[in-house]
Amino acid sequence: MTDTVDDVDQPYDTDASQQEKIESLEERIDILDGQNEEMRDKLLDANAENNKYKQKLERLTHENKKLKQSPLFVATVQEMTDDGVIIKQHGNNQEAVTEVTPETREEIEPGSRVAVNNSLSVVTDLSDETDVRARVMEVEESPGVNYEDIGGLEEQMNEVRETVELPLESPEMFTDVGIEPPSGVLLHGPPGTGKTMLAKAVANQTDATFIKMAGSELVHKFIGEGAKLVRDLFEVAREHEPAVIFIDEIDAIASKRTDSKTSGDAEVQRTMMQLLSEMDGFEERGEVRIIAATNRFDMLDRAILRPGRFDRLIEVPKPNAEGREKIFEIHTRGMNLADDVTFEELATDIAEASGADIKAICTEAGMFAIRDDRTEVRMEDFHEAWTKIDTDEVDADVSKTFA
Ligand SMILES: Nc1ncnc2c1ncn2[C@@H]1O[C@H](COP(=O)(O)OP(=O)(O)OP(=O)(O)O)[C@@H](O)[C@H]1O
Repeated sequence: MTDTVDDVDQPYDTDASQQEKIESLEERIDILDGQNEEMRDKLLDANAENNKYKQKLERLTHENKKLKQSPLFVATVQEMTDDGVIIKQHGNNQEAVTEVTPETREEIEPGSRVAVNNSLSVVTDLSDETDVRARVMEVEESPGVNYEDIGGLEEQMNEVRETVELPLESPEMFTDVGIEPPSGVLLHGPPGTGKTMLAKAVANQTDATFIKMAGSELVHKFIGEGAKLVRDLFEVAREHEPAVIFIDEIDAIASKRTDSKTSGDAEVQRTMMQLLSEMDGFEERGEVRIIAATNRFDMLDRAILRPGRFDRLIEVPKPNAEGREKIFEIHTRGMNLADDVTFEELATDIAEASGADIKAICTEAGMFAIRDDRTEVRMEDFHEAWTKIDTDEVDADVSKTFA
């Protein structure tokens, strides 16, 4: 409600003369002006202070963002004391006393998984994140791949069956003869040639759980956790016996030591050491078999190939003409083919294609038929598909070269 003249405390007596009233009012105005000036100064000071805090906030937010962006390490909270928090880093198992903000302190407790920065300050609580194991491991109870789905790899298939399937299905044969079954199998060869398929098929055949982990993810996505995840991998396998562990792109964790001493290399080394020690303890592992795959056999550290580790090396090359014919047959099983399609001719015409290429050619050939409003796939569709896929691959390679 607005004050009326009657409500306001007048600075003069009611019986004062007009002149006296004016003078008193002028005096009051002076005082109010002075007060106003004072308030304005205070407001300016407050604004300046406010700006200072705003800048500080911006700086801290920026710093916070930077801290979160730079690679973080994973640790587990051991104990919470008044002076700080005792954490144990994953990977190197080193303990440290570190600081946390009051907000983070509220969120964590002994046993929490936390992310720490370079100076080991706790940056965030990881407990709420989806279980890393689930994100890094692909576990399939019965992968839907059969030996009949694989073309042109009879020799490789026989070797895998002998080294992985036989010890899982008839372990007594090995005990009777008195030999240890081969511990690990390493499949090596160009991309898309069926290495993963072989591992899946053998797991399916033996009713084993298929557990896949990609070496590159261990190294690039789960920094600081590689060694622990390798331990977890073998633990999960033991929980799911019989199991086939498939480590794809093993070169990412088991490549030749480089001279550089960066922490990244040290981390990769730790992951590899953990893998070696898990493999060396293989006898007690029971019904768990290991299959690893690489496209870069030349890069592998020889330590991984010592007897008792991956002692069966199986090359999985690109298919020859006969293999390509078989793979075309497999991937066109459900397709409506025109009479002019002959696998033999396709296999000869489409040289250099891998199994994965052939699968892509078949799908693309089907697409050409659909675009042409046909339900039957003709020979020309396969040729056009190969030209398209081959060109796409070349383009991708070129853009990789220029990237
Ligand atoms: N020999 C093959 N017989 C039938 N299909 C094949 C064969 N090789 C590859 N394929 C097809 O290509 C796809 C990819 O193959 P797969 O993942 O087994 O290759 P990979 O050798 O493990 O490749 P990468 O090294 O890139 O991981 C398969 O799902 C399958 O459809």
